Amino acid sequence: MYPIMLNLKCKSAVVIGGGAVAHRKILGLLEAGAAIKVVSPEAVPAIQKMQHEHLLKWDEKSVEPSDYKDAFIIFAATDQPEVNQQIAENAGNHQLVNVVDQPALGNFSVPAVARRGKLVMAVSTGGASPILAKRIKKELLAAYSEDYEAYTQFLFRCRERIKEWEVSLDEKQSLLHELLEERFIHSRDEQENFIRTLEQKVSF
Ligand SMILES: C[C@@]1(CC(=O)O)c2cc3[nH]c(cc4nc(cc5[nH]c(cc(n2)[C@H]1CCC(=O)O)[C@@](C)(CC(=O)O)[C@@H]5CCC(=O)O)C(CC(=O)O)=C4CCC(=O)O)c(CCC(=O)O)c3CC(=O)O
Ligand SMILES: NC(=O)C1=CN([C@@H]2O[C@H](COP(=O)(O)OP(=O)(O)OC[C@H]3O[C@@H](n4cnc5c(N)ncnc54)[C@H](O)[C@@H]3O)[C@@H](O)[C@H]2O)C=CC1
Repeated sequence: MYPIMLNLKCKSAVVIGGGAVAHRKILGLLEAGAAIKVVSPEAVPAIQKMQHEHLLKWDEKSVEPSDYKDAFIIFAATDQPEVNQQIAENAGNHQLVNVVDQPALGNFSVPAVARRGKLVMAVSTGGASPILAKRIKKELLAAYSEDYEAYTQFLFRCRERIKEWEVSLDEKQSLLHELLEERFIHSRDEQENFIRTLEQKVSF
């Protein structure tokens, strides 16, 4: 398995099935900004609510191949193994397909994800134990506090500045390492002071 971070902004995502599992996959897709279509004769209230809020489009019907032929990414999340299998078989080779009950039929699986701003920690157990993945996700959230949201934003801003600064690579490297000092992680004051100093340096 090859882990990557996918940019799904405005990409067509088709979720087939409207149960709890489909709902969980949809939450991740919403966070990624995908254009979501759900195809299912029934859907849990949370999905119906998302449709009312125009967060997704719900086609209230049984699935047919034409529903997903143009999708960038497909989730076969019905409770019917044969239906999920058919979806995997009909999907094109170039399409990303997740099959929730028979993972080997698809070409990717979904990790448990712990997010702290730009820091994204994804945990997969290769199908050995999704519950273990969920537990490790919680441990990561405890180890990397909410402070990392502002901290990663700070790191991003600094790195953008440092990249465009016309100094030697060594100097850039040393600054990038300095940013990892403990004092920056939890203190907005330390972060802001550093940015001020950096801006003065860069503008000269
Ligand atoms: C292969 C994979 C394919 C995929 O879905 O992409 C897959 C497959 C299956 N899951 C099953 C069951 C459960 N899955 C969960 C939970 C999660 N499952 C997720 C991912 C994955 N699940 C992929 C591998 C990830 C990895 O290897 O680590 C998570 C991490 C991500 C997400 O779904 O968003 C999310 C936690 C997210 C979070 O909370 O953070 C729970 C627990 C719960 O619901 O609380 C249970 C019940 C307990 C149990 O059975 O272990 C079954 C049996 C179904 C049945 O019995 O009929 C199958 C089918 C099979 O294994 O063959
Ligand atoms: N990968 C994972 O993380 C997990 C996977 N599972 C598996 O996922 C499957 C789905 O679980 P739930 O969401 O809890 O089931 P559910 O029964 O709540 O939902 C199934 C949905 O599929 C829809 N559906 C049925 N036939 C359809 C068709 N022909 N076309 C379109 N939609 C159709 C139903 O209307 C319903 O909305 C289970 O069978 C289970 O094996 C279960 C837990 C976790």
